[in-house]
Amino acid sequence: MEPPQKGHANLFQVYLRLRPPQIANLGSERFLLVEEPVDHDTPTHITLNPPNDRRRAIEKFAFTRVFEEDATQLDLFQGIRVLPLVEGVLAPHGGDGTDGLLATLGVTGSGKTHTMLGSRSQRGLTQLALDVLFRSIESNIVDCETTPTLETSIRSSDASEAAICSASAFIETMYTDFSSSRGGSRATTPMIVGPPNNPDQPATHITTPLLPGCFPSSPQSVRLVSHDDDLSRIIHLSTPPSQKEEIAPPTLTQVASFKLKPKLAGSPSPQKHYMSLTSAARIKKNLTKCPIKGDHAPLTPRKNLQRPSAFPQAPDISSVRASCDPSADYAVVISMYEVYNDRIFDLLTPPIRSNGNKEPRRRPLLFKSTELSPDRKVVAGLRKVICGNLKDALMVLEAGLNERRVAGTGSNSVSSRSHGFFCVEVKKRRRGRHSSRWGNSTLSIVDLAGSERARDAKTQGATLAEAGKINESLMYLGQCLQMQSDASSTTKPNLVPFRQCKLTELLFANSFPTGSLSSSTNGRRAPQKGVMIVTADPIGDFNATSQILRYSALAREVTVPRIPSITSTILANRNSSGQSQRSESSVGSRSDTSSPVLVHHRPFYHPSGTHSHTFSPAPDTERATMENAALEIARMADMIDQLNAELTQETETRMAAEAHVLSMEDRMADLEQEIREECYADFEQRLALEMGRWKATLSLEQERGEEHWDRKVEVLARSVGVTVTTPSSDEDNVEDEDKENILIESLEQENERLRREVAILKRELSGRTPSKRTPLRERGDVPSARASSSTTDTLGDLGNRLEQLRVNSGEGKKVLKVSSSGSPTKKVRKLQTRRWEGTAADDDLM
Ligand SMILES: Nc1ncnc2c1ncn2[C@@H]1O[C@H](COP(=O)(O)OP(=O)(O)OP(=O)(O)O)[C@@H](O)[C@H]1O
Repeated sequence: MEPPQKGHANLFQVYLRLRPPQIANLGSERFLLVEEPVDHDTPTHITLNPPNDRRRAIEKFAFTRVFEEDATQLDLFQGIRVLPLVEGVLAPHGGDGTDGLLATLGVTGSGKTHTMLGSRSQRGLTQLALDVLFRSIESNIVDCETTPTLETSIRSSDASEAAICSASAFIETMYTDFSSSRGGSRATTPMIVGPPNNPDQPATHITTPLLPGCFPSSPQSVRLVSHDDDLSRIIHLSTPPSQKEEIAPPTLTQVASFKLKPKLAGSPSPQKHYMSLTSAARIKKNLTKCPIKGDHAPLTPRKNLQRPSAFPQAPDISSVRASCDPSADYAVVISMYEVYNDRIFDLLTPPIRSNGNKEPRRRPLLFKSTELSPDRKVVAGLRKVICGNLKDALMVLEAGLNERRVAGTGSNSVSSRSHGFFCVEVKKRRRGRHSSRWGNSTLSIVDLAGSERARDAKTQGATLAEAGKINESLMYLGQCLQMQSDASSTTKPNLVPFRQCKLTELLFANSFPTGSLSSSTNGRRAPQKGVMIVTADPIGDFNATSQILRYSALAREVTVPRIPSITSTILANRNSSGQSQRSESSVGSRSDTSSPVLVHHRPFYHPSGTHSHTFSPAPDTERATMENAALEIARMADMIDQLNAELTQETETRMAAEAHVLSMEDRMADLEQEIREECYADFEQRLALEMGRWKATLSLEQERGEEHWDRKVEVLARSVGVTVTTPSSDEDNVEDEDKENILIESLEQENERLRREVAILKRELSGRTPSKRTPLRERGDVPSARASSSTTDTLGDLGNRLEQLRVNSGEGKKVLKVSSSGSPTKKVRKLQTRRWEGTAADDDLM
């Protein structure tokens, strides 16, 4: 197998890092061996020997470089050439930079997060890359403090519809200050280790173990961040855990027992994992205690975090600097997001509470083309923070990690449940040209979630569904990586099936040159430089490790060992005529001594699914028969291997699909709940609006009605000649009443007289024959029809008046009084009714 070519056509340089043995696996057989470099001074090949099964193929893999267990973070930083990646984004020779992508891939617990983010005592590649970046541009960097217009100018040139803010504003909202006085918005210098500013905050000093069971001779400061409401604090540790209880003040007992107890099962090292310090880790840990199907870890609302007083400083790279463009101004903008269940979530935007829902939620973001970036997809709507120095960038990183989803599983006590993206955008423009647009190139650092087997990880419910999604996305990533072994495919994005899921889209979208003119650069963008670090445990899970290595390695070779017993069986069948004894002995001896059969190189999965081996016609000689038989066996063994691998993959795909269904069901339930809440809120709002409108209309109508009745009463009162007056005094009242009584009496007498006359006339009329009957209107003693009608009117009026006066004399006053303020409807109606009754009676008389 040829050693991998450095440079050139592959989309990713692929490095392999082996992790030191975990205590739990110390007795296990080592299946991964690093081959001695022949021409190269650094190892590039490894061999996988299947444990406990001598019949399985031995596989050999080639990588750009292999880092053995003793490799330090600094070795990694130098060996995988982070410096050229940083220089790529800085574009020291002018023009636009080249995007860089640094990602880790591996089985759960193999050391991905450790490599990228480090531990409490050692910085990871992320911190080292940031350190070298900021140091390299320190004389050319502009930040919001020195250039107030920076925020606006960056916002106007940003193509991703991002919410851009300064680091000071972001840190101010995310962190509480140590000092209760909250003197300023700036954090204390993180690289300086010291006691907390606030003397009220207790601190203890305990040494950080560097390796299991080892403690450095000189005290080394590390930080522990607890987000318990009452215990939020940062502790400086400077004694071994064995002594910590004697030194820790009683108030810290809770903190110490939570943070410092070395955990052997599932947590191989007493070193606390970087991610274990986050609140999300704690939530997930709680979740794994009672994982029920469909359970979701509630996201905590963003609380103010405690400002860390110190960050690890080792390894020291203060002498390392990348070249930058001296004629350019630089600005650094940081964003962080995670891909969880195939959806993108911002890690720098606090979760929001939806209407009526107590659980805070994040809104998934879109990976799409925008107006300012029509030919390139970007994650739209992220929060981006402009950082002027390393300290600010580390604080932003810390805040984002606090939101990252992690959980304790059977394979890793602090397992990443999402693919984390940390993006450092380096903006560049010509020095002093404040009006020119910012050029943009990005260094993305990706900590992928690890593949895991549900059986080993002992996951259930939501954590199992997450694992299914993780495995599914890693399977797609594997397919894409396999395609890169074919050098011709690298410039043809269509041949790399990277659009199958969000993860591969995000990782590969910039791997190919853009086809059209870029709106921001007026030129073709160079494809990104990709570096993939594959992490593996040489005594961990063989099947999971070999699967990852198969699709990530740059080259592969399979050697199938000879198996005498099977060969002899075939030969025995073939030479059934008594030659079997001779054949068997010769085969046995040859098989044992001959070299293994080389089966094939990459790609492992042949597109057609088969491997063609041409055999020459079987010669008569035993030797030729044996060779053919051995080849046949090798082919069949290879096929079995391949089928086994396919079966494993299919099984995992099925599990992933099942998990996907579960997570979709959960999502549907969530969506339904959200929609219900929205509908409910909407309905409530509309109801309130309608009620308001209805009440307004009702009161208007009431007012109108009252006015209307008031007017009617007024007209009525005027028509009967009653003046609505308010009696001025009791004397006046008495006087008025006397007058009214006299008037009533005279009117009653008049009325009586008229009735009598009418009765007489009626009698006269009824005594006459109809023919002799003279019409009343012709009679001299009877008033004319007109007079009659006027009499009727007069009678009606009189009755009416009488009634009105009666009313006036008694409760009438009250009615009229009421009429000025309220509605005397009933009374007035009564008056009218009486009047009509009276008229009707009169009509009857007629
Ligand atoms: N090279 C190493 N040196 C020392 N400790 C290591 C190394 N690699 C990993 N570890 C330790 O092993 C444990 C698991 O590592 P880590 O969390 O980085 O795994 P991971 O691959 O990120 O897992 P997951 O995919 O589940 O998130 C941690 O406690 C870490 O400190």
